[in-house]
Amino acid sequence: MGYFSCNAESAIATCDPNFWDLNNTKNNSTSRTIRKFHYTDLVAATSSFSSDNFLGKGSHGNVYKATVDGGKLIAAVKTTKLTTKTPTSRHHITTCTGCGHCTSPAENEIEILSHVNSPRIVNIIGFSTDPNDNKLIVVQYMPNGSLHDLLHSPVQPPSWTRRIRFALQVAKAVHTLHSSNPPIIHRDIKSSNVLIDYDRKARLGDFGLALRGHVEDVRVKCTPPAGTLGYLDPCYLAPGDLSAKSDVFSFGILLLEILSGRNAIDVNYSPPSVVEWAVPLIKRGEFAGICDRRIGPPTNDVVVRQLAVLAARCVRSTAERRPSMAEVVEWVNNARKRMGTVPVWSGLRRRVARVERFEVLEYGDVGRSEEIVKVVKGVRRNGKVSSVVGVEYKNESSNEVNRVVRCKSIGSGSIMKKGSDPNEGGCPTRIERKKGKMRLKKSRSMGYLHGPSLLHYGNGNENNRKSGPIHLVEMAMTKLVITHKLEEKMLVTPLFGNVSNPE
Ligand SMILES: Nc1ncnc2c1ncn2[C@@H]1O[C@H](COP(=O)(O)OP(=O)(O)OP(=O)(O)O)[C@@H](O)[C@H]1O
Repeated sequence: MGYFSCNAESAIATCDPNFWDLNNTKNNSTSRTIRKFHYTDLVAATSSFSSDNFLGKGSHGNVYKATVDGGKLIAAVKTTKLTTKTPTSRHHITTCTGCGHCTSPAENEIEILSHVNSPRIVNIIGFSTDPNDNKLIVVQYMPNGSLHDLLHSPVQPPSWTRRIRFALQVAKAVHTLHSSNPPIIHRDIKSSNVLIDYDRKARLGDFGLALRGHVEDVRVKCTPPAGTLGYLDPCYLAPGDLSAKSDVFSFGILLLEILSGRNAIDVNYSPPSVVEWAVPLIKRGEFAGICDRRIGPPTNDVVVRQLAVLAARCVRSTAERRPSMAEVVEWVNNARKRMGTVPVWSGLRRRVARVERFEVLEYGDVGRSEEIVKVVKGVRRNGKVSSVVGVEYKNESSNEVNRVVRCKSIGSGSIMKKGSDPNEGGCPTRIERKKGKMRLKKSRSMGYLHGPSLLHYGNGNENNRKSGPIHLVEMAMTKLVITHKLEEKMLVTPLFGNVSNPE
C-alpha cells in the first residue's frame, strides 16, 4: 500500500512551531525519550535485513524483526524510503499534489509516537537513519500478526469474545489518541494497522498519516486528506474537513469488519462496500445477517445488535452525528460485559418453564394485558444481588401501575410448588415477609417484589387477586409476556435511539 504524499519537512516547521526536530529527541515537556540507534547496530540486529527476519511489507518499505541489546530486546524495524510525490498505491489516497506542507510518513510517525505511550498502541523505541538519509523506525515487536490476518484467515476465525475484546482495545487506543493534548487523529485506522501483542491484545500501529494538533491548527488545516480506500470518511474531502469523527468513521468500518468477517471493500459481496451492504441490514433489524457466517451469531444476540447499531452510528454520513470515541468505548465495553451472559429475561424464560412443570399455571392465565410504562433502574438491595433491574407496568384493564424489581437470578426455589400456597394449607417455608417486601429465599439467589404489586397485582378483577406466593408465579408470567418489549426498551432504545433508523 502507498500514499500520494509529499516530503517537505522544512515547510512543516513553518506550519507548526512545535514541529518535532529529529535531531532533538526530547524537545518539549510532552515528549518522551526515544533512542537513536546506529544504523550499523540495526544492520547487525536484523542480520543485514535478512529474509529470515522479514516480517512484512508496507507502503514505504519492509519491516524486519531485530534482536538488539545482545538479545535483551526484540523489536521491529520499519525501513522507509524518502517519499516521492508520485502515487505509489491504489489503496492510499490523498489529494496532495506537492503543497510543500507535508512531512514524510516516517518522520511524521516518529514525531507522533514520541508524544504518546500507551499499552494500546505499538509504541516507538527509537529510530535511525541509513546512509541514504532514509529513516528507520524501531517499534515494539508484535509477535501475533495483524487483526486483518486473524479476521480473514481461512483457519479458525476468532471467537465473539475475542472479536469484542479486540474492538474494545482498538476503541481505547483511538480514544487515548483523541484525548491527548493536543489530540492525535490517526487517519488510517484499519485492520492491517492493528497488531496483536504477546498477550494477544490488539494494539494500534502505523502512525505515518497521523496528525497531532487541534483541528484549527495551521498544520492540521494545511495537511491534505489521506487514508485508505474503504475506511476513509466520505466527509473528509478537504484539509478543513478533518476532525476526530473521521477516525470514528474508520473505526465503524473496522467494527463492521470484525462483526462480519468481510473486507471493507469486497467484490464477493453485493454491494462491495461494507457500509452499503451492512447498514441496510442493520436498519431492517437483520442483525444475524451481518454476523460472520463462519461462526454465526453469539449466544447473546443482544451483543451483536448493540455493536451493529453502534457501527451504523459511527459510519453516519453526517460527521457531527457520529458518537465520540469516549462513547464508543463505553458501549463496546457494555457489549463486552454482556458477552458470555444470556439476556436478562431468557433466564426467566427457563425458570418459568420449570414453573410449568410444577403445574402452577392452574392459578390462571395472568399478565396478558400489561404494558410497560417505565423501565426502572434497580438498586443494590442485598450483598447477594449483583444486578437488579426492573420495570413499571400498567395493567390495561385496571389502569394500575405496578413495579417489579428483580435480580438477574431468581432461583427455581423462589417459585412455590403446588400445594405450598398457604391458602391451600401449604407451608411457605421459602418465603418470608420482611419490612413490607416479599423476600425469596433460595441459597444464593434473591429476588424482590415491591410494595403495591404484592397487594394490588391482578388482572383488574378483585376476585382474581391472589395471596403472596401465588403472585410470585404471576409476576414471573408477566415478565415472560413482556420480554420482547422490555428488551427493545432496555437494551436498545436507551443506548442507540431508534434502531430502525440509525441515521
Ligand atoms: N511492530 C511490528 N511487529 C511485528 N510485525 C509488524 C510490526 N509492524 C509491522 N509488522 C508487519 O509488517 C507488515 C507491514 O507493516 P506496515 O505498517 O509497514 O504496513 P501496512 O500497515 O501493512 O501497510 P501500509 O503501510 O500501507 O499501511 C504488517 O502487515 C505486519 O505484518
